[in-house]
Amino acid sequence: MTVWLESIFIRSLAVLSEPDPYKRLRLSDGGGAAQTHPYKNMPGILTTKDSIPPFPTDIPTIPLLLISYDLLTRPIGDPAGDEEKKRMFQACHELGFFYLKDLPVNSESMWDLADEFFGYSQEEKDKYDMGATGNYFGYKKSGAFVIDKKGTLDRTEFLNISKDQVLGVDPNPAPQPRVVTENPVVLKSFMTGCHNVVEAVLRTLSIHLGLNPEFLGNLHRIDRLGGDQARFTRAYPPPEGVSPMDPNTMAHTDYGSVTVLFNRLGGLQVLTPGNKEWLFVKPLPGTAIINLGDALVKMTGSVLRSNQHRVVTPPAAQAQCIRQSIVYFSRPDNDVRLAPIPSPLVTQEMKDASQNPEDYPTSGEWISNRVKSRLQVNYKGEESYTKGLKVLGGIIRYRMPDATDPPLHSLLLLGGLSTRMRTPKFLLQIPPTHCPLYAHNLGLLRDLTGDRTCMSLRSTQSPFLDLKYIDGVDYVYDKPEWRDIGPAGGLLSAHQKVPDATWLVLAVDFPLVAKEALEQLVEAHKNTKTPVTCFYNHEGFEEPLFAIWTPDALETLKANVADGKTGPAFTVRHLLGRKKGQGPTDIPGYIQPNHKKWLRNANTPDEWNNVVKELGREEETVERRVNQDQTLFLRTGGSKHKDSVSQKDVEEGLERAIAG
Ligand SMILES: O=C(O)CCC(=O)C(=O)O
Ligand SMILES: [Fe+2]
Repeated sequence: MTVWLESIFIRSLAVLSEPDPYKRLRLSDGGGAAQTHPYKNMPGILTTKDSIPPFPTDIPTIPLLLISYDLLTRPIGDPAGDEEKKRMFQACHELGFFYLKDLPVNSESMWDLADEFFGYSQEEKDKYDMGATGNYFGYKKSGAFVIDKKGTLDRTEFLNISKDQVLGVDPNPAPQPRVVTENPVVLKSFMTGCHNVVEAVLRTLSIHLGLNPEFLGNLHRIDRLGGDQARFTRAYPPPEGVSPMDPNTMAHTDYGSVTVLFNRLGGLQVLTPGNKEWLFVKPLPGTAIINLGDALVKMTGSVLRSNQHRVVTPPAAQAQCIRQSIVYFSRPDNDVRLAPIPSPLVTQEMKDASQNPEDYPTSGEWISNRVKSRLQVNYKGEESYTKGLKVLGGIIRYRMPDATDPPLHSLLLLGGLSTRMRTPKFLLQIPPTHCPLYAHNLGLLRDLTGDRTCMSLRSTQSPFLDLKYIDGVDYVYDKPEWRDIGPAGGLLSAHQKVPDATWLVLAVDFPLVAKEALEQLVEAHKNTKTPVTCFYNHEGFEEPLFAIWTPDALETLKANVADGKTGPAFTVRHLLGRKKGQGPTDIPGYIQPNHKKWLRNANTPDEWNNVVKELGREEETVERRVNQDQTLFLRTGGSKHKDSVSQKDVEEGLERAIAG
């Protein structure tokens, strides 16, 4: 072993065997690192505004939008201001992170307060420990949080200072460290400045969510009890054996609404939504980094995004520095329930969610639970950690409705011969209106797609249709080349008729389908942008005949049909990349219906009777229906008494019926 290797080896051993992490850090300091900070025995370099080593120019960073507070706060109608608001909303929808300049906040003195606080003895700081009950104000020492399911400890200490404490809103103030009691002016100025930023952001969001401009701001009142807080954070360079890319803080989304973050050193990383790469956020002097938290995600059904981020050792020359940050976290007032807000953009899924406010946690409960789940003292192994850690943001994401989306067409498939039902399904009468099933489903489609509504049928079916139901509805017969391939023939014939159209396809035999089902599908399609968007049933099977098919998807279907793969389900799986044996959950394009009944099929008289019962009209059975109206029954000479009829019987029956 060379002398060089040996000395490193011996030093590492000494480092690793030292139980105190702070001493370990000092040992690992190698004796060479500058100790320019005023506090004794502290590893790493304490920087000031003017002594920050440069952020490297050769590493990839995330190109956040730079938004101007001045422009943002111009009155509605000011062209530059309106444009800035639009850019900010887009950033909040797509990433949930942006830079903000022209700030109305003085953060300079806060860095000095942070230096002062972290310079206190450990014993002094521990007096203000935030405890384990879900309280989120006070001091958290390094290692009090668990950052992954294995139980790894975090490496950041912080002090959270309550807005309500500083501004005198809290009727029961808690004891505070000297740095807080002695600096009310600095803290008040910082907090009110940051709250102004939060209000400007919330106002812009409210406007773009189609709400009263003050809607969200009214849920975040500076004079109401809430979880708003200023935070000083500090992390030391990593001890030996810890890689600079091992996070100091866990990958997380913020809990609250709007976070105003001041960084001088690098280290903050954001997980990019598309390619899931961690990219550094480069600190820009004179700006704050603004990011959204989960409360806004919950209240908007993910129209707004809270993106995952984490903190690692600052890059390159900054790695030896003590990393501090100054933050202001805003949350909805404690008594606000995190229920969907009445914005037209809030997704249908959220609108279908419970209307009872009691079903949603209050902001206060939500934050408290999230904090508890992160504490090391509450860590009970991998499984419970993962369960307790319901990270909401950054997972679900919806695309905004796009004004340039071409209008949707819809196609009702009247279906083939319903041999097992003994009467054509499309003619079954649906209580309570007793209109035939095709008319009922056509009505739902027409409400959605107007004169872009079409039926796929056979010529033998048309005489049974009642003009009053189909007036103005287009129709398409299967092209000869696709006549015998089942429903794919209907889809391809419609595609050939209007090649540019995206079709919402619905088979006639979903008797319990509702308007909300179509809306859920449309909304999902707008957001996933997959070539086909398809419900799956409770057994996990796709329903390709209750789906949205784009022209591209129909071209693929055409090619597959030419290849002998005539089942539309095959093409759906092919297009959405569903492998054999794989469940549909989490595959974009596969949609679980909000109500199971929407996908109920009826293939036999018994199944139909059950549907009828479900609709509350027990007497409206198939037998009665059949006996009542012989023109709708397949007059097959005695087949009434059989359990089933052959395909030939049905064809003949239909022909006889048409003939008179
Ligand atoms: O220190 C930073 O740059 C970010 C800290 C952070 O993400 C947080 O405290 O939530
Ligand atoms: Fe954060």
